[in-house]
Parts: sequence; C-alpha cells; structure tokens
Amino acid sequence: MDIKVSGLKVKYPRTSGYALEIDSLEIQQGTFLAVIGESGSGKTTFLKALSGQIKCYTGSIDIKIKDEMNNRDLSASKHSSLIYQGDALCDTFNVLENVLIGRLNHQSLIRKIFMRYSNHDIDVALEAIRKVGMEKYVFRKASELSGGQRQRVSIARAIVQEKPILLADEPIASLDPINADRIIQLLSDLAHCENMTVIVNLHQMNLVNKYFNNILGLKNGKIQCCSKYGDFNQAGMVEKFYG
Ligand SMILES: Nc1ncnc2c1ncn2[C@@H]1O[C@H](COP(=O)(O)OP(=O)(O)OP(=O)(O)O)[C@@H](O)[C@H]1O
Repeated sequence: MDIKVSGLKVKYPRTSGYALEIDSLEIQQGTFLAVIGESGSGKTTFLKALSGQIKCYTGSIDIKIKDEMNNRDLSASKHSSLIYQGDALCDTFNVLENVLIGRLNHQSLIRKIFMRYSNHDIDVALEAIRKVGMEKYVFRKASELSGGQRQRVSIARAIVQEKPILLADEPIASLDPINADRIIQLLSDLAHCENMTVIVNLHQMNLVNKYFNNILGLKNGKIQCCSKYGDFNQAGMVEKFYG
C-alpha cells in the first residue's frame, strides 16, 4: 500500500465541525481514483491534506514508496504535486517557462533565485510538453492559450516535478466536453502507463464512469463509499450523491 490515512480529522479555524474525518483509507501505487461529492463535502480539503498543505490535523497520513532503496514512511508533501482548481499559470511566461517552474525544487537555492535551469531540466520539460500534446506551442505565451491547452500545461508542470503522486482538484471545471475528456484520458494514462497514483476531484459522472476504476464518495467530510464504479452504481450511490 502506498498512501495510508488513519484517524484523520481536519478542522478549519473558527468553524464548529470537522471539514474532513477519515477513519481509515489505503490507496495503492498506480491507483486512478476519482473523489466525488457535492460542493463543500471535503474534496479539496482531502487533496490539500494529502499534499501537505494542511498542517493542522490529527491522525496520520503516511506514504510508503515502493522504492527498495528508500523503503520508509515519509511525509505526503514530499511526494505529491497538486494541480489546483484553475490552472495558476503565469500569463506572461511561455509554455516552456511555465513548465520549467515545476523544476525549481530540483535546483540549488542560487539557481532558484535566478530561475536558471540545466539542459537536463529543459529536456525533462520538453518531454512533458510532448506527453501532453503541446509541442507545437512551446514558445507561446500562456495568455494566448485556450482553457484546455492551459490545463495541459499545468499537467506538464506537475509531471516534471517527478513525484509519484499527482493530485488534481477539479482540473476540467472550466472545459468543454471534448477537452475535458482529453484531460481525464491524459491523467488516466499517467496512472496506467507511468504507475503514478493519480487522485482527481470531479463532478462529471460520465467521465467517472468512463475512466475510473476506483471512486471515493465524500459527504459532509466523511467517506460514504469507496468502491469500483459497478458496485457504486448498483448500490444507487450516484443518486445518493447527485440525485
Ligand atoms: N479556509 C477555510 N476556512 C474555513 N472553512 C473552510 C475553509 N476551506 C474550506 N472550508 C469548509 O470546509 C468544508 C469542505 O470544503 P472543501 O473546499 O474541502 O469542499 P469541496 O468538496 O472541495 O467543495 P467544492 O466542490 O465546492 O470545491 C466546507 O464546509 C467549507 O466551507
């Protein structure tokens, strides 16, 4: 097992109840997991907790990397990259420059300050840009890209971080159905072909049905259901969440 969550409770300041309460959850490496649930059910909080952005919680989030050299539990944040709602690209940077930002953590402090990248970083970035099908737009400014293209660039930026876990918070929220399908297909390929653990918050049940084997349903911050789509559908859970 790769991600193990136990007794996790997250409470935001000045709120009365817990935004997220997970007794026990295990997610294996290479899992392609959809997190569903109505607005306010705790999906973003879940991804933020996994990415290490929420420091104030009780319980534990452990990650065990299947790396024989490094077989120890480490903090989730060191191993995950997060794609936010909205793409958070820098409009004045071109595609390559935006993707290279994902390599900053691989740099020495002095290179970070001056945003200097090695030839290797540039090769890694170009390869990621190719993977997401944006090779024709390497030098185009982010401000001149469509919503779907921007989202592809943000996925490339997550890929170059070379972390085994990719977390995507509603990555297709602003996209048309064709581009939305392409993005979920791309994330699915990362899980199935590259053995990345990819966890995606989304509301589009047609895409959940088409691409995902594993579904986590949240309601009021608690897991209502964690199963394969077939079981999930049969149990009438879709209606329970989105009826
Ligand atoms: N910074 C915050 N401070 C206080 N309460 C918060 C904060 N962020 C989220 N919450 C509350 O925590 C609960 C879960 O919010 P969260 O953003 O995780 O839901 P969500 O399922 O991602 O919603 P959506 O689908 O609308 O993005 C909600 O009740 C929300 O109001």
